[in-house]
Amino acid sequence: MIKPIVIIPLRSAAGTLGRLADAFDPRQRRGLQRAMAQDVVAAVRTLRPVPDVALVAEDPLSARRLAGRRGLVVEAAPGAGLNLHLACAVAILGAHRPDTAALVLAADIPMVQPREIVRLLRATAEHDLVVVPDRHGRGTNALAFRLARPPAFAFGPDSCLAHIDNANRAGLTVRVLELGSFALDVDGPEDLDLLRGSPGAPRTHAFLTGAGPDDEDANQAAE
Ligand SMILES: Nc1nc2c(ncn2[C@@H]2O[C@H](COP(=O)(O)OP(=O)(O)OP(=O)(O)O)[C@@H](O)[C@H]2O)c(=O)[nH]1
Ligand SMILES: O=C(O)[C@H](O)COP(=O)(O)O
Repeated sequence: MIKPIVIIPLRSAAGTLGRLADAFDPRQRRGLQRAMAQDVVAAVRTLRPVPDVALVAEDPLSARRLAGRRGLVVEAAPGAGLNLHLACAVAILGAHRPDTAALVLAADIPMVQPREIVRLLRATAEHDLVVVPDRHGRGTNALAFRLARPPAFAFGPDSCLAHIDNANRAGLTVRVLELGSFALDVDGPEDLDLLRGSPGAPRTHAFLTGAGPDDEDANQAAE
């Protein structure tokens, strides 16, 4: 099997987690973003063979520390938007390995479990596009496809339906795959309450209880 690649977009620390601005100051929001992304990267790196990891980041310096020695960082022009960032990154990453299976995972799904990442990967063998919805069934928390046949990215309101519609229009076969550990993306305070009461996400829990590192130099945990 060709080694898959996991693509994780990361908004700038200044722009991210805006819906938590009442609860967390900018430094805390940055720490939370990093802790969640570390949990996602760590889950990916328990797979065998270990997939390649590419962070598509508005802040490449910070992402480089998160990616560690083995990770790729694709620099994303600040403000261009998630869909354009992903389309450009996929074009770059796919140029030399079109047959590679690619997973796009949101960085704010820290409960993600390795065995469900494997399920998602397996589904790429049978469908051109696999869409993993959020717990409301409206947003998209992960996508899986081959680099040679990427979907039209449609993150934003009702993106689950938009990804399905775009795939149908492009003649791609598409499957919606509900995966419990992917369902909770952290947008607002109610998501954090759910996360606090749930297992998994060790680095995020440590951060939320004040036991985790919240500065950039202390986070090679996912290496
Ligand atoms: N590279 C990149 N990543 C993004 C961008 N917007 C969001 N992301 C990432 O996409 C994932 C989902 O983001 P959202 O749920 O929209 O959250 P957010 O943008 O961090 O924060 P708010 O929408 O303000 O709550 C997270 O991994 C973000 O870091 C963007 O413009 N560029
Ligand atoms: O579907 C999307 O665009 C992403 O999951 C982000 O959506 P949200 O931030 O509204 O959950």
